[in-house]
Amino acid sequence: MVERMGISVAVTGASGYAGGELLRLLAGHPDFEVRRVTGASSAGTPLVQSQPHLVGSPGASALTLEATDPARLAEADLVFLALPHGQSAAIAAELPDSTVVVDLGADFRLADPDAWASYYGGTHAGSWPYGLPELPGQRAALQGARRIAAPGCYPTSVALGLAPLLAAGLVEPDDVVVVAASGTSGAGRAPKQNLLGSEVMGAVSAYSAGGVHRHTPEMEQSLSAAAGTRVTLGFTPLLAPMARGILATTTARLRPGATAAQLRAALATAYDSEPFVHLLPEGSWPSTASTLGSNSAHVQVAADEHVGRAVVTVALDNLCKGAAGQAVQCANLAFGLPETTGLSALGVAP
Ligand SMILES: NC(=O)C1=CN([C@@H]2O[C@H](COP(=O)(O)OP(=O)(O)OC[C@H]3O[C@@H](n4cnc5c(N)ncnc54)[C@H](OP(=O)(O)O)[C@@H]3O)[C@@H](O)[C@H]2O)C=CC1
Ligand SMILES: CC(=O)N[C@@H](CCC(=O)OP(=O)(O)O)C(=O)O
Repeated sequence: MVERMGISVAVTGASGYAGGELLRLLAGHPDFEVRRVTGASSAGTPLVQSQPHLVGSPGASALTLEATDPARLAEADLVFLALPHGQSAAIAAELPDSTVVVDLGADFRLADPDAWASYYGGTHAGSWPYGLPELPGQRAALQGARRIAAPGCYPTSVALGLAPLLAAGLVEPDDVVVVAASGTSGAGRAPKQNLLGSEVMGAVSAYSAGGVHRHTPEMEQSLSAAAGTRVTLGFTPLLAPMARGILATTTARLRPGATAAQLRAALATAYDSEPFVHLLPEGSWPSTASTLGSNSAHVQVAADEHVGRAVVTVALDNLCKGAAGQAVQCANLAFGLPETTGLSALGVAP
């Protein structure tokens, strides 16, 4: 019989979208036991009132949302922070060094205080190991880590597509353009006028265009590390009429002599032994539908010889590989568990 570790877990932001997906994944995890769930306005209510998709889990059905009190969170071996930006740092500061803390928010993603000040404002809390194990050298930084900053959903999709091409020196680091569409759950659960059904249904809309989206410096940070030189990019996000999913298309100017076969080989080398990142067969292009509910990212690449650009497209589920799934993957690494524990690489279709 396999001995299970019985690691006690607290989930903050448990009434939100990322928290709800975390709890769905944790309900099937053999080593992580959710003992505490917290919210803000929802404190005092049954968890399944906010997360009715979890009613089939006896563990989840027994839980009541509590106020987010660091002293009580400190009783857990593992704490997931799924809070709005800027709320994690003060709570993390009160948790013991021995507790594994995985922050799904942005508070600890950026190393550069100036980038933080420009895009988020307020005090820069610092930076933690960046929770994207598939980036070059990053898995080792996460094994045994006690503090992990889980990446944003758009930056995950862009880094997975372009990092291997930059690392292989196949594209120029100063001519990168990203256009990525997200489902509405990416904006969280709090009501907003631009997220009303009547605004979203039947429309794809651009927003935060012109270099102002807060994920721009996060993308540049991870891509610069992969390239070994400064990468700059333009990013246009789109809101798409679907609940979940991201489809990111990144184009970059090809270095002289770079070929389609080399682009494909760079991605194949990076991902052939990865459980969650899949280079699709030639001629098959990613679709958000195929990644729904899975911790997988699907990747395809082409060389557009007409304009001399690499074109790489990535699909993933923003709540899973883009948030909660990635957070669980990183927590597995932190505890020395098999990285895939509790996670599925298979989507739901159609
Ligand atoms: N949605 C996504 O696709 C992704 C989200 N993330 C990150 O995950 C985090 C959560 O996002 P998401 O789930 O979408 O957001 P939601 O708006 O859906 O949920 C926010 C959660 O935080 C709680 N909360 C709000 N304010 C406070 C506070 N001051 N103290 C304690 N709890 C508070 C809310 O509680 P209550 O409902 O009780 O008020 C709710 O549980 C964010 O940092 C986001 O950037 C990361 C990647 C992708
Ligand atoms: C559709 C939509 O609004 N998406 C969000 C980002 C998604 C996300 O969760 O990123 P963080 O983890 O950095 O918050 C946005 O553009 O602000």
